[in-house]
Amino acid sequence: MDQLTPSKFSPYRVFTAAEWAKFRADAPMTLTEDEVRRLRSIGDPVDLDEVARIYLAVSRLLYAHVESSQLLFRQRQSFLSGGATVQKTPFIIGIAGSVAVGKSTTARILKELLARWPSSPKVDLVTTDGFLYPNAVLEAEGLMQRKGFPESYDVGSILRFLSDIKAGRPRVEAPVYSHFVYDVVPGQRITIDRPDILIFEGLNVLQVREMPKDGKAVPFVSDFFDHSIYIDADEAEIRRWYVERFMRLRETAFREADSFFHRYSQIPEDEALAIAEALWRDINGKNLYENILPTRPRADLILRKGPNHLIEQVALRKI
Ligand SMILES: Nc1ncnc2c1ncn2[C@@H]1O[C@H](COP(=O)(O)OP(=O)(O)O)[C@@H](O)[C@H]1O
Ligand SMILES: CC(C)(COP(=O)(O)O)[C@@H](O)C(=O)NCCC(=O)O
Repeated sequence: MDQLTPSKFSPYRVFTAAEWAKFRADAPMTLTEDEVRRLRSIGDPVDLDEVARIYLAVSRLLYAHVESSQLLFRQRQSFLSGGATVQKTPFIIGIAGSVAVGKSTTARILKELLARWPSSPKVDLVTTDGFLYPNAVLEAEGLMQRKGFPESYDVGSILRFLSDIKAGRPRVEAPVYSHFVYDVVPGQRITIDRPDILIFEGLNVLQVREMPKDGKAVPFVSDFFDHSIYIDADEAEIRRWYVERFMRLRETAFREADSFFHRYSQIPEDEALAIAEALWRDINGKNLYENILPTRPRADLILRKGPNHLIEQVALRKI
């Protein structure tokens, strides 16, 4: 996984974290250290300094994009004046990246920062794991070792969900996944009711498929995005974060008898370590190389982390 190398002919401008930090300009800090601690996932050291260095500038950039899309919306409304009223639609931000790279933490921090803009927009967050097929279906199809791969998701449901959101429909429902039971939770739904901004986060959000041969028009998930972010790091680091998280979960969540991975808290440490490494090698690392990393060049913004989980480089697509 290459470093992001600045080049005259690259579609991106690449910044060091210190250069990027300056784009915060006068954006005020609206989070407290305690809030950041509550927003971060297990093992992620992100703190207020990192929010100040990286995320305030990202939030400011997104603000500019949301404002210009609202302006375009008003211009289109006046262009169409006399016609039907145009429904205002949510601004959708896609967040992609490997398992264990820290997408959830980034998504939760951005959600809070965006919601604290002076206009107090309504910001919602949905993760794609809810759209995985339930384990019963994956088992029947022989896909339990393919969780997170493109064929393990109900992409039709994702497209219907995003299409309803973009159409401005009220009370759109999305299914919910539990890492604890390692399955979609039957009957549980999250309701998304006309937000100003929706953050849609998951491994697969920038993936494309083969064009259908029958001429039917089927969009890609990312066709619904107004902006997209890819969280990047060296595979060796992400593997380490995955394995460390697994070993830490053994001491916490896996201890609970109802946890899907409970058995891994009952075996010797070296056996558990070998299982975590195999899960990475056979599922998540493979998926990263085959299906996730190839989508990186489709992102508008790439946040690249260094070994300590902190962002070292930022690449912004040239307009
Ligand atoms: N087996 C697990 N048990 C409990 N929580 C988990 C487990 N695996 C992942 N998580 C949590 O689920 C969230 C999503 O994890 P993941 O899909 O690896 O993406 P990322 O690390 O990029 O956010 C994280 O907050 C992580 O801490
Ligand atoms: C649930 C996931 C596929 C991530 O889904 P996402 O929210 O990115 O759509 C992943 O966390 C996972 O469980 N992978 C399967 C292999 C493993 O147990 O790590």
